[in-house]
Amino acid sequence: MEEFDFGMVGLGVMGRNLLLNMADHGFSVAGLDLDAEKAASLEQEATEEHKVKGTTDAQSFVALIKKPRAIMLLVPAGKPVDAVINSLLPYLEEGDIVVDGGNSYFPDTNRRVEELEAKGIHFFGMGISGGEKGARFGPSMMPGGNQSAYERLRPIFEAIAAKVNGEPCVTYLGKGSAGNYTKMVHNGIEYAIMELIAETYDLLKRGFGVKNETIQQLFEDWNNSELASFLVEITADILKKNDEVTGKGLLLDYISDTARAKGTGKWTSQNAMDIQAPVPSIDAAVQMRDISKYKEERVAASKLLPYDGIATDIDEETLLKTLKDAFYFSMINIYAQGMAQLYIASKEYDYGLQLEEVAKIWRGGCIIRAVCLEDFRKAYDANKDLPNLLLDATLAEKVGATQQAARDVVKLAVDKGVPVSVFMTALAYFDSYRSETLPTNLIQAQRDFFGAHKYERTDVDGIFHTEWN
Ligand SMILES: NC(=O)C1=CN([C@@H]2O[C@H](COP(=O)(O)OP(=O)(O)OC[C@H]3O[C@@H](n4cnc5c(N)ncnc54)[C@H](OP(=O)(O)O)[C@@H]3O)[C@@H](O)[C@H]2O)C=CC1
Ligand SMILES: O=C(CO)[C@H](O)[C@H](O)COP(=O)(O)O
Repeated sequence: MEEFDFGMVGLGVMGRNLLLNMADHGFSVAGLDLDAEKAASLEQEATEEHKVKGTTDAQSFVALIKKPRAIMLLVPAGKPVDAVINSLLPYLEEGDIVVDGGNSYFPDTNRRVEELEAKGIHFFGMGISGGEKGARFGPSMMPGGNQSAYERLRPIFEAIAAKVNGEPCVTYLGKGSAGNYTKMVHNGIEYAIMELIAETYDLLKRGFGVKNETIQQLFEDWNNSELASFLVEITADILKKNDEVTGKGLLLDYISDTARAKGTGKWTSQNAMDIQAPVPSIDAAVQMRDISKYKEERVAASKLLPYDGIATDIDEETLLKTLKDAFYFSMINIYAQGMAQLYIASKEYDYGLQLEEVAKIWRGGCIIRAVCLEDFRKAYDANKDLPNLLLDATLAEKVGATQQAARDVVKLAVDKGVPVSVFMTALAYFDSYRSETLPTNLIQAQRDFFGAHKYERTDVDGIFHTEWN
């Protein structure tokens, strides 16, 4: 019987494309999906050089894979992952490797590692980023967990990964659920940068009446500057796409303003709170998607609570230049929050993450790829134990030089009544982080006043309580 190098369960957007990417690189691949049409269309999409087979039956699928087997799951996170594992288990053997390539919640990965290792099956989570095109032509991949299992599959993953300066955008990241955790934070950063771009667009369009064409050109120009990044690039493309249904204007102007989410941004925020890693801009981006869902209430409130904004005397050229600097400032602050969360999580969960490696594999293939990732890589190369990017002298200088623009943009948005939660939180994060003193002495005093929670003094060691009245 013909045997295949690699098996994929879930032939949707990611699974199908990743499998074809492997086939492009000479690996023979078999795919399993419950949907017979998807299994058949995989074979139809393959070229003559590809060695590809699609099936809908778990037992015959497992039998198709060379031993010890390598099987990846790219099915929706949560119950489907457990369902697939349970459907494969009766046919798997000791030494087989199962990789979860989806956006699984990291505690689920820890549980699955334990359950499967007890049966002699190696299981590891590997976050994958790049969307449909990335999966097909070169994603960024974030594996963690069982390192020897990863090493066995390394040649396949390195072959299919995006390359930057010839280096593959995949590397072993760390123990346990390190891979899924890193992908989760990647998505948290993704949420915040997307919201930052949306706020830029909103401030220009709604606040200042700037035309779609000018905004399109702005993002195109930014993509040829230090702001160059995948999300800026696709925004410039989105602002060029005409509506084919009406034949009038941009498609964007017809799209509903209620955003959906699958959960990774929320998990990033929730876990950041658990481990006391402040990520206010990611929190704000999650909250803005949530606020967007209350469409009917927003429409009612827009009538009850009008605000026309006040006139500002800024000319368009200065506005665009100020926004560019403010965007740079905010973007660096967003990455700083996400990377600091990884730094803290690595200690909390004993992942052993090397942040230089994370920055390195995010330079290409993934949704948050951006030229600034190379600056981050250099920062972590210079200091392997850097707790926050804002403490890197080179980045601090660049962020310091653009802070005034961020302050100006926030003031302009306030004057216009346009919400810019991510610009605001990025600035507040910066101002809090660079504050030698914060008013938390008052919080301590209040806690002791009402709850006898005690406090520390700045001049004498020890824990104190005061009878305040
Ligand atoms: N789309 C993207 O840009 C990215 C997605 N991801 C993550 O990758 C994972 C997969 O996403 P995506 O490819 O977009 O999802 P899709 O919904 O496009 O594909 C999932 C596939 O899994 C199949 N499936 C579900 N349950 C089973 C099962 N028990 N046995 C076999 N097949 C099954 C589905 O079949 P059916 O439709 O018939 O139910 C479907 O074909 C998710 O965790 C997602 O969050 C990660 C990075 C980017
Ligand atoms: O992982 C991804 C990109 O990196 C997926 O596209 C994910 O679905 C994005 O999250 P959401 O659906 O919540 O916007």
